[in-house]
Amino acid sequence: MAEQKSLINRTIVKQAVKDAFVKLDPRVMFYNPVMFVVEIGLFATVLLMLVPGSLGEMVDTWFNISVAIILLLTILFANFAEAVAEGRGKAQSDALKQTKQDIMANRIKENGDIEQVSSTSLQKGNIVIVSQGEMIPGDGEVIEGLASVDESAITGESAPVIKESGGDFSSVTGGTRVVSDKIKLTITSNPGQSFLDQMISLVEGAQRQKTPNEIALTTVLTSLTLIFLIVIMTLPMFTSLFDFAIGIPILIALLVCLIPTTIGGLLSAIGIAGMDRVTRFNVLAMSGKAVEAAGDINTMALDKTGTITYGNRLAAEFVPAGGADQKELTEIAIVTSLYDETPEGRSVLDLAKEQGYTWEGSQYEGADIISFSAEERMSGVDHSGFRYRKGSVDAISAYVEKCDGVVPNDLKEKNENIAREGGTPLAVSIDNKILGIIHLKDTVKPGMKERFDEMRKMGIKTIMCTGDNPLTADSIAKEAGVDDYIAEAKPEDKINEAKKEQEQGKLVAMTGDGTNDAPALAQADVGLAMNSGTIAAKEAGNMVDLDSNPTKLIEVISIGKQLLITRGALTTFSIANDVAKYFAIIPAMFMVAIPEMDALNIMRLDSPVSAILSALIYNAIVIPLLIPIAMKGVKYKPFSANTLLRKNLFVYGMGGLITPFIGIKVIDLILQLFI
Ligand SMILES: Nc1ncnc2c1ncn2[C@@H]1O[C@H](COP(=O)(O)OP(=O)(O)OP(=O)(O)O)[C@@H](O)[C@H]1O
Ligand SMILES: [K+]
Ligand SMILES: [Mg+2]
Repeated sequence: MAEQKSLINRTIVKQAVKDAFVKLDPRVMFYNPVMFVVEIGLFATVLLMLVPGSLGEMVDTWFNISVAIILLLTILFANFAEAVAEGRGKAQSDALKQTKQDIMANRIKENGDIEQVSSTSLQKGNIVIVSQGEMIPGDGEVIEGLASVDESAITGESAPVIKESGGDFSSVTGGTRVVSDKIKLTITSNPGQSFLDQMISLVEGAQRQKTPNEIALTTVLTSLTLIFLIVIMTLPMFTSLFDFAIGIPILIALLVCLIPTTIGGLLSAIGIAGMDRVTRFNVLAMSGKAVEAAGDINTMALDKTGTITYGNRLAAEFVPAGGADQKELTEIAIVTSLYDETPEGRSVLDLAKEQGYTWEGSQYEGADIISFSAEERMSGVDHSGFRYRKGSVDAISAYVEKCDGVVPNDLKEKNENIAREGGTPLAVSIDNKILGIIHLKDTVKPGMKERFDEMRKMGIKTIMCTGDNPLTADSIAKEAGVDDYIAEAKPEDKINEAKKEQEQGKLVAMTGDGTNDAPALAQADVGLAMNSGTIAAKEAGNMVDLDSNPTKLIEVISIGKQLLITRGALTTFSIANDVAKYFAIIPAMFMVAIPEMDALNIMRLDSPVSAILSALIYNAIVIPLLIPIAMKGVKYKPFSANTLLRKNLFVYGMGGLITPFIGIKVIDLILQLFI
């Protein structure tokens, strides 16, 4: 699905033409009030065509038929726009459905035996084993082992990614393939509710609901339509004062010209196309509302490890402190990591092994395991009365002091040296004695600075929220170029940061990958979870980036802004158009009855009939002409919102005022050749 298909292709157009007719069903049209009024107008003119005189006085049959045809086309054009936008999603979903074939799964029974079952019968909580070359039968969380997984079926990225238990890289997606090694996983979704199922219904638009902005705009458009309806209905009373009558088809044509059909016809296409653009960037947005919110984001909070950095914080060095020697420190560090399932913990063992250390794991069997938690920032074991710990220097210092120990004098300096380089220092202790520090290194992903500069230009403040210490945070913040940071952040600090900004009336985006990011991802207006991250993070957010690239939010924000601008621009254009049409046709219409009106007939249209038909035809064809803009969106460049608004008001407002005069005049000239 990463492959970029052309905007509109022949299959989509063919299907859309069919759908345009299917959508004529009044039960469907009802949800688009502006176009529904046009459809009622169509029914009335058809009735007049079949039973002339049924709605009062007789009218010119040819004029009546022309109006009916143009009205039908107007509705079909609008339906076509929506169908084209939907069609692009359907094409994607077909590709996804192919991925979602029935796979055989190796399920582990309670007695430990392995049974072969169909992937469709897997339930939440089942445990399966997937080996090299096999497809992963469902969404799950790795509970044992490490494997490289080819996720190209959903991400389009061909390089395999490492999935392992513990840590923030533990979630796998059904339909992807294990390319090396073997993993055991717990299934995390019931049949029909998998990530792939969700993706399919998303791109198909099955879940599409109108966003709050769309509902608000629809209400405005409906009110406008009502106002014009009243104006048009009172028109006959007014004209009777001048002793001339206007036929029903003329009134209908007038009404359709004046109500905001352009934006009414394109509104839903704009929304669908916006969602579709997001999907094309490999981001799954669970709601259109989230995409719209992205367009107005003021603040972006980011997790550090795994988001700004690659997220493999690996042990690089053991640095003794307080008179301890290297060997002593390393041996205790090993014990603290024997049962630590996080990538950090495993990297400690790897480094020790590299340095020639060997150990007998069985020696510590039955130890009490203290698993790492973001809350405590510590991990380790209790064994034979000894308490082995490693963790953030802060947490370990506090822990040791609580046990009446003292923090060595040289710890601070060594800690600062590592932190200033952007490394993460982990203090190692046994009981109340600190032996030194493990230096964990991570790398900032390339290109961050430029991307954050871009955000600044968009007027967005970036805040890094990390569980790491302030010095490390400061160093990474400088390297990555974020505006601000909060360090030693616990999960509740991350969520509070989001709340704090929201209380100031700001819209907040958050990106993260860890379980500790989940609360903040849920709180934020836009929560972009990394696909590489944990299930909890993915469920909490309202968007998932399949490529696990946090700066993707820039694209999402651009698309969101583009969506809002496109809708604004076409609304401006549509309403300006209607105003202009008013001045084009009213004088022409009254010309016959009130010769003085001739002075106002600046367009010198041929006749009242041709004036009205020209306006109506213009009104219809402007819809398909604007489909490309609705689909592609108005170009967005990082300007301030005010500059953009002014520019757009000018371009689309003035454009909307001027084009009808030209368009209607041209059509009028052409019509003269025929009538
Ligand atoms: N396996 C571990 N054992 C002990 N302490 C750890 C371990 N992993 C991390 N820590 C310590 O806990 C702190 C918080 O880690 P955590 O992964 O929760 O950070 P975070 O809040 O996700 O922030 P970020 O991901 O931005 O660094 C780390 O800075 C480190 O000092
Ligand atoms: K109109
Ligand atoms: Mg994290």
